Amino acid sequence: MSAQTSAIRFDEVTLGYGRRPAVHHLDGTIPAGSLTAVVGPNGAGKSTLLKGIVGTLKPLEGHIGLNAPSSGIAYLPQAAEIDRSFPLSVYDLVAMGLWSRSGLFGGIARRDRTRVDEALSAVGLTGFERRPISTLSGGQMQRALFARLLLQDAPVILLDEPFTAIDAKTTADLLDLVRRWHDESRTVVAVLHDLDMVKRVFPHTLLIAREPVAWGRTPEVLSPENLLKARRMVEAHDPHADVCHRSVA
Ligand SMILES: Nc1ncnc2c1ncn2[C@@H]1O[C@H](COP(=O)(O)OP(=O)(O)OP(=O)(O)O)[C@@H](O)[C@H]1O
Repeated sequence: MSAQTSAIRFDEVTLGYGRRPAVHHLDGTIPAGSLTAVVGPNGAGKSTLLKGIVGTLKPLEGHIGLNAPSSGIAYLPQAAEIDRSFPLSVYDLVAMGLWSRSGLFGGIARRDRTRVDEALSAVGLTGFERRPISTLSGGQMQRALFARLLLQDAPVILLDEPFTAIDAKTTADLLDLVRRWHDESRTVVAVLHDLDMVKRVFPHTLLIAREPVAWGRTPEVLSPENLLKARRMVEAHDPHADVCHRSVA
C-alpha cells in the first residue's frame, strides 16, 4: 500500500460539544498503512479526535474524509467508557468482532468458531471462553478487546489509551499485535501518554493541544520545545470560547 494514499483526511476540522470546540484547525492526512501516535496533555482533545474519525461526533466545521466505509474502522474506546457489568462471556465479547461480516443475527459458522479460538489464543486467553467479562482483570479485559479487534479485521484501527493501567507483560504482548497490524499495512492510530513507548514503536506522531502543535516524524514532533508549547496551549485555553473562524494561513 502506498504511503501517499490517505486513509483519513482532515479539512479544517473543528470538533466539539455543543458549540464549544474541543479541537480545531485540524488539517492534514493520516497515510494509509501508517502507525501514528496521538499525544498531548489531559484535555487536549485526543479522545474527541478519535470520536470524530469514528463518526460518533460530527464536526462542527470542516470535513473528515475516510478512504474506507465506516464498517472498515475498528475502535477501542478508553477502558472507562466500556460497561463491564453487561452479562457477556469472553467468547461472546470476542465473537462480536465478526458482526461486521456475519451481521447481528447471522449466526456463527464452524469456520468462525475456529477464528474466535485463534483470536483468543493469540491474546493468551484460551480457557477463558465461558468467563463472564465482569470477572476479568483489567489486563485480561484488554486482551479480550484486542482479540475482538483481531476478528474485526479492519483496515483502520483506532486505539484510545490501550495500555493505561496494563502491566508490562500484557502491554508487550498487545504491542506485538499493533506491530503485526502495521506489518499487514493496516492504518493504526493510538492515543498514548507513554512518550518512551511512542518513540520506540510509533514512527509518526500528532501532538495536539486543542489544535495541532506538531505532526510528522516522531523524533521531530516530540522535541522539548513542542511539548512545552503543547502544555502552555492547553493551560491557556479558554473553556468558554466559541467556534473560532481563523482563516487558514
Ligand atoms: N461529552 C462531552 N461533553 C462536553 N465536553 C466534553 C465531552 N467530552 C470531552 N469534553 C471536553 O473536551 C475537551 C477534550 O476532551 P478529550 O477527552 O478529548 O481530551 P483528551 O486529550 O482525550 O484528555 P485525556 O488525556 O485526559 O483523556 C475537554 O475539555 C473535555 O472536558
